[in-house]
Amino acid sequence: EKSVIIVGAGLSGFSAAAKLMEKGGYDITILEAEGQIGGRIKSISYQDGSIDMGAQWIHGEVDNIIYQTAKNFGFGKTNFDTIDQTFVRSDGAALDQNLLNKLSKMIYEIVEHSDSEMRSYNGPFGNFVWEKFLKELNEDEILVNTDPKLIELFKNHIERELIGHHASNSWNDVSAVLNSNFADASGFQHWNWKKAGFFTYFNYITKNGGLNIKSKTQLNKKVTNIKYDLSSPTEKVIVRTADGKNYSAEHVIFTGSLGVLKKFHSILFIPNLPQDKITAIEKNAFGAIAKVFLHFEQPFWPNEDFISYSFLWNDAQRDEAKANGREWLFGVAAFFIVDQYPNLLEGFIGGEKVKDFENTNDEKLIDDIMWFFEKFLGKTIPKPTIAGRTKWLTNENFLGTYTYLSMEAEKAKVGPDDLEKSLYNSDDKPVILFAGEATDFNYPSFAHGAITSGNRAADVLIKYYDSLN
Ligand SMILES: Cc1cc2nc3c(=O)[nH]c(=O)nc-3n(C[C@H](O)[C@H](O)[C@H](O)COP(=O)(O)OP(=O)(O)OC[C@H]3O[C@@H](n4cnc5c(N)ncnc54)[C@H](O)[C@@H]3O)c2cc1C
Repeated sequence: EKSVIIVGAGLSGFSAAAKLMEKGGYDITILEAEGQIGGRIKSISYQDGSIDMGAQWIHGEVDNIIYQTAKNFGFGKTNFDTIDQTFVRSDGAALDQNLLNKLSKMIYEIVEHSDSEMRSYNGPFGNFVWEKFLKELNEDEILVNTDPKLIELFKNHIERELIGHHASNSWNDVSAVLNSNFADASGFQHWNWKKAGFFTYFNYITKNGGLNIKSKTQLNKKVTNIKYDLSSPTEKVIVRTADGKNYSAEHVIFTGSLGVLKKFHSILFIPNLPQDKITAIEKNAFGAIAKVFLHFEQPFWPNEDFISYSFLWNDAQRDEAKANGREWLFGVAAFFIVDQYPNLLEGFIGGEKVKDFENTNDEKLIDDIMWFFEKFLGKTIPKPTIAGRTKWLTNENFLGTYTYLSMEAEKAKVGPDDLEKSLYNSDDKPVILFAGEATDFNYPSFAHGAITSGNRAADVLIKYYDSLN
């Protein structure tokens, strides 16, 4: 049997393991730093089901491996909608909802249908979107008269929202050109697993446990270094874990996040990785978003048609929040309802404020949230309990949430393919392989990208051994 160590028990690691186990002839060991499998798929229990701390939606249908293969595993459409929102302002002032929803619609039309224009745009995504938006606004006989102050507040909101989608710190960190090259899988963008949670997909990968990948997995095994020798055709790779144990194998598939690679590559790999790989690690971008799920005994939001609150900040409340150490609230993109749970609101936080959010303790978090809603709604809301909150950025096994297509990567001419490249020994044998969402050629950042990256790493090994026969 050919020995393979897979570092990481997330979607990519499990997908690679499944493919190799189905092929047969591989001795697989999965080493996982956390105390559970799943990685950035983390469905925690809530009421009679679960909520997702990591991936939540299946984005797209055509060419989405999850949509295409796991239809029988019970996912369905959600009402999630980024356009039909309820806008509120920090001084509680009334807003023209129709107007603001029109502006949102214009922005999303631009974001979703400008690939060919973006491809030839020289500059960042944010500038592209805003320039095109202003041009369209000025060409519209009615919208051109919109109060410029409102446009300014709307700009701040929409940037926060798009930062949340990309997990960047600014919409101008994102490359327009790269963004247009990596299209979303087409079709409906917000399928989810309802109460079962995204973890359901692990049942699909393991064929409902029939493929016993769990038995190959060792938890709480943080890999501290990976020693390899590409000059030798026979030398095995030695993988050391934090508890001082050594494991050896002919091949290692590394699936830790790009955040982990950025911080630890120079300690993890002995010898250091080749310079082109290091450049790809440094120049490709990895960002963070955060979520908080709030349970309310009584919903306080308006009615059945309500989908989300979006927030326009005035200077006075901004200053007040600053003075009271509530700056993380500036990162709140929106609070959404969760279809299947009538008492739940889900908040999304993006950009630089994610770190402050993660470092705020539960008690203060609730206090800040109540202040926030009181300002924006002009009334006191009932005290919520926290049903779940994320800390992906400060967790050393992730150090963020997902990749984005950055200006830095555009300038350095690097992409997921540079992260993916395997290291071969003198006999052309793939020794160190890389998988994980950031390495996927077509759908970096997405759960379906993570899966296809794991499959691809397994294919590299399968093809190599096929070629020997
Ligand atoms: C908040 C959030 C929301 C998201 N929303 C969506 C969504 O709605 N739809 C979507 O398609 N995608 C979404 N994603 C992205 C999706 O979750 C990821 O693309 C996917 O889960 C990544 O899988 P992976 O196998 O590449 O990495 P991971 O899941 O990170 O797996 C890697 C594993 O390696 C382990 N590891 C790291 N370092 C070491 C080490 N030194 N030793 C041993 N083990 C180590 C980690 O603990 C982890 O378990 C979201 C992600 C987050 C965090």
